[in-house]
Amino acid sequence: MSGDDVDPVDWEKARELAYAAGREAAGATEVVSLPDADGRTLAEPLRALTDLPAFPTSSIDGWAVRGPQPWRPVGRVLAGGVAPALEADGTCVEIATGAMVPAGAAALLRVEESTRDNAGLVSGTPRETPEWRLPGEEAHKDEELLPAGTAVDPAVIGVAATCGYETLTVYRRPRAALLVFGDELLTAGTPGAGRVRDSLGPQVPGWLRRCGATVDPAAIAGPVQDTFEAHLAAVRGALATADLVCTTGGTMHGPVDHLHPTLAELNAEYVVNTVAVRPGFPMLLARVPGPDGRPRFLAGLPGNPQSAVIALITLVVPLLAGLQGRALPALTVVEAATAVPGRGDFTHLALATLGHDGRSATPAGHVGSAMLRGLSTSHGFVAVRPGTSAAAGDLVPFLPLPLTPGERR
Ligand SMILES: Nc1nc2c(c(=O)[nH]1)N[C@H]1C(S)=C(S)[C@@H](COP(=O)(O)OP(=O)(O)OC[C@H]3O[C@@H](n4cnc5c(N)ncnc54)[C@H](O)[C@@H]3O)O[C@H]1N2
Ligand code: MOO
Repeated sequence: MSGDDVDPVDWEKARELAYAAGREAAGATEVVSLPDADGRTLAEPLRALTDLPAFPTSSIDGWAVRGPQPWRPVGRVLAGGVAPALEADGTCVEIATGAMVPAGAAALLRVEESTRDNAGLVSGTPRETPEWRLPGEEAHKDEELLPAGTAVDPAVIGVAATCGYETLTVYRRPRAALLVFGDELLTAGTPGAGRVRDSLGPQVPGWLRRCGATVDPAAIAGPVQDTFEAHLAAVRGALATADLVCTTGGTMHGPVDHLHPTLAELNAEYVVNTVAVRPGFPMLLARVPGPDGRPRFLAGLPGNPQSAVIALITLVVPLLAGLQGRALPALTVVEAATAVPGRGDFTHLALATLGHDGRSATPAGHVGSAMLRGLSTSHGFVAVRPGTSAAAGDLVPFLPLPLTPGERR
């Protein structure tokens, strides 16, 4: 296998290939408690286990009445209790919000809309609209409420609890590892004298975690020495436990770029080998047979820091979505606030900030592929497709960074 002289894959095609590779390798599931399911993905549809509500439920504090008024109170039912049936006309029971409506009740009367006479008899006019919820009003037993592939968030956990689940079957979180290549990299101190700070080791794990992967601190290594032997040993070691190994740097064919020879040695198969996108062109995704037969993945992120992030959102975000049984994150459409040039046969990913309504994108400054300054204030990338350019006011596809709500106002 050689990385030389390959045709770069169209950028949108690359996203689809990465996603399909993840989907194909998805499947490992586990059963977790409801609180632990936050952030995971449903591996099975969520179905109602009973009718919801499961019993006729009072929505008010007041009286459950039978027959014509006045009504003689014969008991009381609180939430959590089961009332005996109202057997006789002219009787009522005091009822609390959330309590089960007794059989035989014809109407519910709000306490503040009722009166009691000296003998304790209750009178009043029940409202026309029913004051209780009928079984099955929210869902019928066995009805599918959410499909497999749904991202589990606090509201989903709430619905599952309402249904009566204690656990959920979810996709296992993909385990990711990170190997940073580059002898020129410093892990502490200020840059100078030919050395730069490693800006990917500290940031890539955060992006991976935002995409649902776990990254054990012990699975982050580097700078790995710029020799073929060191690369091979590091990648082999990382693949022993990780579903996805991300590497940074060394994707080209310079004198100390050992990634492609390492992949060849491991019998890896390219899913994507270079992408027709600027920046980020030398990115790659490879499938490596695991010792247990399950495929593992290696994402080669280019060394230029912004290019590495572009490779992450182009290949790694779709791959992780596929591995977790989720949908491929969709591009949105925004209006370009100013012109964005094209890049010939390549897709141009231009860093941009979104307006407050999320509808328009303004290209950012400091966007060189070696820079991160523009990235640190942008919301994502405008995609200018091959052979096109965008004029101010044009509608253009937009790929958001996998930020958590509240990050970047
Ligand atoms: N002859 C050619 N040379 C280059 C081409 C080309 O087409 N022909 N493409 C350039 C492009 S585009 C990119 S992107 C880089 C990608 O190369 P590598 O993935 O092999 O990356 P390196 O050479 O290892 O590093 C490139 C650059 O990035 C800096 N770097 C690397 N890792 C980090 C890190 N963790 N933190 C901060 N900075 C990092 C590194 O010092 C280099 O300056 O190739 C171009 N060359
Ligand atoms: O494409 Mo490189 O990835 O421009 O920086």
